[in-house]
Amino acid sequence: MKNIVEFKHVTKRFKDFSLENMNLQIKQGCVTGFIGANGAGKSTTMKLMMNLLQADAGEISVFGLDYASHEKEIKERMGFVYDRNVFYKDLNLKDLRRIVAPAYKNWNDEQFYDYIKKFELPLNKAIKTFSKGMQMKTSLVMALSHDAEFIMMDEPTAGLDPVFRRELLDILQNIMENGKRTLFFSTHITSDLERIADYITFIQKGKILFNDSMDDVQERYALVKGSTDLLNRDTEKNFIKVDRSSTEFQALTNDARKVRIIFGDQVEIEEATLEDIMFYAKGASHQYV
Ligand SMILES: Nc1ncnc2c1ncn2[C@@H]1O[C@H](COP(=O)(O)OP(=O)(O)OP(=O)(O)O)[C@@H](O)[C@H]1O
Repeated sequence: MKNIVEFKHVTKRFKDFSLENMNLQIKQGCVTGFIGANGAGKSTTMKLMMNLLQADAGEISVFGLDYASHEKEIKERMGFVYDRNVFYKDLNLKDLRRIVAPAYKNWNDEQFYDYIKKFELPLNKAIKTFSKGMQMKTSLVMALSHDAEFIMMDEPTAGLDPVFRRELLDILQNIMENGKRTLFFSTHITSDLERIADYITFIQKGKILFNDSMDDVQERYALVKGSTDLLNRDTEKNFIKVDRSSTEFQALTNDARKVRIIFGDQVEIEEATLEDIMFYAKGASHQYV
């Protein structure tokens, strides 16, 4: 599988925060969800990916090209979906099309009108009057109409009602169907990712903790419950973090297979959700990857 985006040893330093030596690959044709706590570095990573920020060190390539010599081509082939009106305030969709279309070689009017119809968006109404969901759809229409191969979204489902959220996830799944398109989006709503993501990238304090397929994550991570008698310095090494009461413990492991071998049926093993993983990883006593 080809990588659409590749970060090699990328470093970006701010006064109180840094991404250090980041290596990251985003797989072509897949939906990758980008998760991490507030301030973990998701937006910074995405801005680097769009060349809105420049790295202090390392290499970033998109479609195998670097920004220094291929910025126009990269931007032509990617779309960033905003959840708010970044377009001039009094414009309607017809005006927006008139302004944006000439900027793209691949602009496809038929596609534009098809999606407007499909998303039930009004052509003649000022975009500033659109609801958040409609603005999200507008942004998505613009990306799809220039046939963006790589679509990036910063928290696209935040603040949307559950019905529209599900509708948007269906739309995203549908636009993936031809296998050529790649989708990368950050979110705090991890259940959305359990629904549609093929890969998960998890960032914590500026470091990528994992960038694995959803199947892999679900296979490796598990919640383990048992009696505290089972814990000692050696057995605890199998856990990322352990919560204990006087008699029982609950812990997260990233090696469910090994835990099964070690503890057998002395413990209960349950599937860990992405939320469990984020919660336990936050309190981890050691760097575990
Ligand atoms: N231009 C900047 N100058 C200085 N510090 C910055 C700048 N941009 C971001 N930061 C800092 O970098 C850290 C990471 O911010 P970032 O916006 O990437 O996090 P995030 O994971 O997207 O968070 P959230 O989920 O809250 O949106 C924060 O501590 C933020 O204050």
